[in-house]
Amino acid sequence: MISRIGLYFSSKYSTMLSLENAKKLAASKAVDLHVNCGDLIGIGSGSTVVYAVERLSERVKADNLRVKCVPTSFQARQLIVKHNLPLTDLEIDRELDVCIDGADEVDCNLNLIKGGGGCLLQEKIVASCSKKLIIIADYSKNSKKLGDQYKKGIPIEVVPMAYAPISNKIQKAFGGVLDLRMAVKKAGPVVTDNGNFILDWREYNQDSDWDKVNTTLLSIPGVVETGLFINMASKAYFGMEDGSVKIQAP
Ligand SMILES: O=C[C@H](O)[C@H](O)[C@H](O)COP(=O)(O)O
Repeated sequence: MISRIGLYFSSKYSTMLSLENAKKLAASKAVDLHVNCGDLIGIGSGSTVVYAVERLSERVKADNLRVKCVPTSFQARQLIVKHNLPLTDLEIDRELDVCIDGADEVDCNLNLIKGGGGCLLQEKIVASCSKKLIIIADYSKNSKKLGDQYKKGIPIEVVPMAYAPISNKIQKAFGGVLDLRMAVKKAGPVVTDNGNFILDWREYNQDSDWDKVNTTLLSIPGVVETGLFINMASKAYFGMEDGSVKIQAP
C-alpha cells in the first residue's frame, strides 16, 4: 500500500527537493508519527538517521517527550550522546517499541538492502527486538527490485579469516561478483563495529527469492549477517522531490 502525505514546503521549495532535504522530511515525519512518550527506540545508522535524532531531540525539548534509545552502531551511540538523549541497551531493555533506520534500497515488497555504511549486524539485531521497523529514506532509495537503484552490491558481514572461501561459495551458488570492501584513509579492508569484514555482492540475479538466498547465505560458516532485511520493515517513509512524503506499507 502506498500513500502520500500532502505537499510540504510548497512555496519555500518550489524547485525539486535536494536529497538532504528529502531525507530530513522523511525522518521528521516518521519521528512525529511513530514516537510516543515513554517509548524505547532503536536508533539506526547512516546519514538519514541524523535527521531523525535531531527531530527526536527537538521533541524532547519542546514537548517534554520521555524516550530511551538503543544504538545500532558506534555512530548511532555518538548521535544519541551528542543530543543528550537517554541511552540504554538490549541487556536492560529487551523489547523496543520502534526502530527508526535508513536503507540503501527498498523494493516494492518492503525488502531492504542495508549496510552501505558498514552497519548491518547490530541494526538487524535491534530491529528484531523492536515491535516495528520504520524506514526513512530519500526518493533515490525507492525501487521496484533490489539492485535497480543501489549498484554497490549487497553487503555481507563475515569473519575475517573466512572472507576468501565465503566469496567462492557465494559465487559458486549464486553467481555474481564479491568485493572485499576496502577502507578509505586506512590501509586494508573496512573493519566493522564488530571486528568483521564486509563483502559487497554485485551482479546477482535481481529476480532471486531473497528469503531463500538470505537463509542460504546465513548457513555458510563465517557469514555473520547479511544486509538483506527481508520481511522486517513495517513501513517506509520516502521524502520525495516534490516535497511530499510517500509512505509504503505491506
Ligand atoms: O550501513 C549503514 C546503514 O545500513 C544505513 O542505514 C544505510 O546505509 C542507509 O544510510 P543513509 O541514510 O546514509 O543512506
